[in-house]
Amino acid sequence: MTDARPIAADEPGPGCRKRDPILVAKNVTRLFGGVNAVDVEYLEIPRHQITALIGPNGAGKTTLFNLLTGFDIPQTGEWSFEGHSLAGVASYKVARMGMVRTFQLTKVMGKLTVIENMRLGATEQSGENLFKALFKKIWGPREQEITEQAEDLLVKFKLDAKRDDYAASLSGGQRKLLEMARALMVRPKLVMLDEPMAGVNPALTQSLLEHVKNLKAEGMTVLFVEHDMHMVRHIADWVVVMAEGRIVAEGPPGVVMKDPAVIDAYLGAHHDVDLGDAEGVEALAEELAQDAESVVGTDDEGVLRSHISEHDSSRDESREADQDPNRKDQA
Ligand SMILES: Nc1ncnc2c1ncn2[C@@H]1O[C@H](COP(=O)(O)OP(=O)(O)OP(=O)(O)O)[C@@H](O)[C@H]1O
Repeated sequence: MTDARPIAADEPGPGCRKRDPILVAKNVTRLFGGVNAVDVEYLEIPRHQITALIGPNGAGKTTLFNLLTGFDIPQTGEWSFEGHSLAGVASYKVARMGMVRTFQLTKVMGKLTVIENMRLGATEQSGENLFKALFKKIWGPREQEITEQAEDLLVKFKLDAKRDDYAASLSGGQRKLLEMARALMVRPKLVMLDEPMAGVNPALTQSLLEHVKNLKAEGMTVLFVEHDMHMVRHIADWVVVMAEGRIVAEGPPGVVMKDPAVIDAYLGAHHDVDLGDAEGVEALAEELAQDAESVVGTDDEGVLRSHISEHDSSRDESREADQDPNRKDQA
């Protein structure tokens, strides 16, 4: 499904109107103590497109995901999906309406098998009961249909060979795939992925990218949070940038990632660096390390280090996760 028409209905920029929005948020705020974690004046997510939500650590991306999907409650604001208001709607009902999400740390159930996790996806998100979900005799006629749908998805995500393995035995990357596959059990219209690449072994990176692109090819809308700028540049049609709770930039990836205000939000200083170019960012780090006035290489280096090391550390983490399949925080 290729649509070459512009995504924005007016000039691209923070809060700009889209030609065909699927999700609209207005004045959504969330305070933690004195910290304004989210302060989004206006945001529209374009239908049938892949939108990346980026921003430095602590910008409010995950909190915004939590608010929009009913996992947290804002102090103010209204937001709607397909024209239906979602304020006060429970997370499982949001999923039933066709808006699903995955988590930074996967929430697959380690002590259930892969197929049980999938079947649970159909019920958990539709508000049915866990007991019924696991005991098919009681569950009745829909069981067969759900199992077939789950098995089709497992084949698509190349997890069919793991069908009867405990989810705890999967690698970090496979758990990400399982979580994504499980989210699709409700046949969603909007899929929200929180850091799909974090903790994923490089061997699975390409496969994950393809799966995200396939979601769009199958008619779904994707909104994902990601620190991996290569992924953003590679697959996003539209990029929204958050910093300190606000939307500070929006536009096509090629434009946004060269925007000095965006680079400033990440690096804390104006530099002529393209955030989609890891070599450029690394070269900048080296240049700054030689500079006596620079904080790079000290405890105060802040966002630059987090941006550069994000990718490396997530890879290290994934290697660990892949070597230690029973790691608790992934289960
Ligand atoms: N439950 C909470 N209690 C208190 N403060 C919170 C809570 N959740 C988030 N925050 C704060 O809200 C701000 C936004 O956090 P959030 O996790 O949404 O950022 P993020 O952009 O997703 O960051 P990252 O990229 O590191 O995941 C941060 O200052 C964070 O410390």
